[in-house]
Amino acid sequence: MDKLLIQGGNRLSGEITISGAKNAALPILCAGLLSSDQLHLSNVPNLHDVSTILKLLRQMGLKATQDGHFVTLQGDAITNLEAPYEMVKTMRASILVLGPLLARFGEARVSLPGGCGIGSRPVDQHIKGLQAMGAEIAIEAGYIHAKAKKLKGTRVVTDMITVTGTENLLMAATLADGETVLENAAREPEVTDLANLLVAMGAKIDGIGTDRLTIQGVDKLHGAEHAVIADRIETGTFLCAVAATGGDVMLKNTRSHILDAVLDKLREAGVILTSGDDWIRVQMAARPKAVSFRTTEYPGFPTDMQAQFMAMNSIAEGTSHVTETIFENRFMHVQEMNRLGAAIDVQGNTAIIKGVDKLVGAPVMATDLRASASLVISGLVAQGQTLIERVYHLDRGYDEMERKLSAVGANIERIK
Ligand SMILES: CC(=O)N[C@H]1[C@@H](OP(=O)(O)OP(=O)(O)OC[C@H]2O[C@@H](n3ccc(=O)[nH]c3=O)[C@H](O)[C@@H]2O)O[C@H](CO)[C@@H](O)[C@@H]1O
Ligand SMILES: C=C(OP(=O)(O)O)C(=O)O
Repeated sequence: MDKLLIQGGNRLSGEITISGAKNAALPILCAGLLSSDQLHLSNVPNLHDVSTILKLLRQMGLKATQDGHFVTLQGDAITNLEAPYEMVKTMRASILVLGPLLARFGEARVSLPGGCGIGSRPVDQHIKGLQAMGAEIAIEAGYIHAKAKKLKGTRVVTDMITVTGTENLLMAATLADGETVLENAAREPEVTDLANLLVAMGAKIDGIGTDRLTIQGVDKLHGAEHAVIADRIETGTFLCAVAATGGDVMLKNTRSHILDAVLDKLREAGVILTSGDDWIRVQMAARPKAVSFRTTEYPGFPTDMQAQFMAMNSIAEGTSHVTETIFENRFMHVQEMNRLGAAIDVQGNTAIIKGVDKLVGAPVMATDLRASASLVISGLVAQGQTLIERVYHLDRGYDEMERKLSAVGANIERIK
């Protein structure tokens, strides 16, 4: 298993190009199941999760070719309507095949994803919405068996805001009979990116970017071209790295307006940010000031940035309070950061972080994707060597992170 070895203490300076968003690419690739025509996708990030979803889609009969960050899909020979446990267990986003398969082929058999490190993460709202659209759903032997001759448009109000739930129901509704209204829809930019692709494929969607999506079903969707949006979480991760280490870095191929809550908190921490249409420059000369926040749905502060901010807060001036409201177990990085000398105490769903003068490198274990990113940031700041184990978590969602960090002066290497 690969490890990352970091010699901390370097300031970061130079340029980093941000990749396409994992959480936009995954549903967009699944949308390839909705049409027999070709989809031409660009800015698709090179990630393990992308390889996993492509493997799953190919197994279903979707033709997929990948050339760097370009992917072409064609769904004119889909024969297998099953997503097996072996694949779903490594990547929960596999649940995103459920809506498209059911809507286009009237049937799907998808393994229940089960819990994961950060929480129990049920998919009851995906199921509730599809049932409301007329699907017959049975759960047997760990699989969701779904059938519907033709899904019917209806009004769906989800109990809570769910990102992949909204995406699954949105894709299903594009081919349903009549009008579907999704209330309490997620407004994350990745949902908007998927909706824009679906419109390019001929879907009729109103309210894109709002919490009320209205979809008029059409008989079929056609081919389209689409560039995946920039990864706001990758962007935020590098911004936090510079905030913690100090330096001056230009992030290219990204946008500031999908990161408002994160940028506001960084400014509060003392970071200097400037931005243009497709770049953000981050400058940091002083020790960061501690910043408190609660994670919430978009446009609030994203749970996927909580761990990285905690790394910055661990060496900041002052004490901060970080409350996690989305997932019940997303503080697994705390124990590892404390091994590096951080002073973090967890009380319920709030972490209290007393900023310390320095961290000291040690062997640590990555437990999930963003926890891994927070340990990389901690390692970049710590004195001496930090060895991070289980970096396969990081590879799920970051495109060449160590190459990008090395290019701006970090001392980081992968040990095979
Ligand atoms: C591939 C992808 O896009 N992943 C993102 C997506 O995950 P994902 O779509 O899985 O997260 P959700 O928005 O669905 O989850 C939000 C909350 O709702 C709960 N819930 C959700 C669905 C459901 O049927 N029942 C239920 O109880 C979850 O357990 C969680 O507590 O949004 C999360 C929240 O922004 C991000 O952290 C993930 O990076
Ligand atoms: C939690 C995340 O992803 P996933 O939903 O794919 O587990 C994430 O991107 O931080």
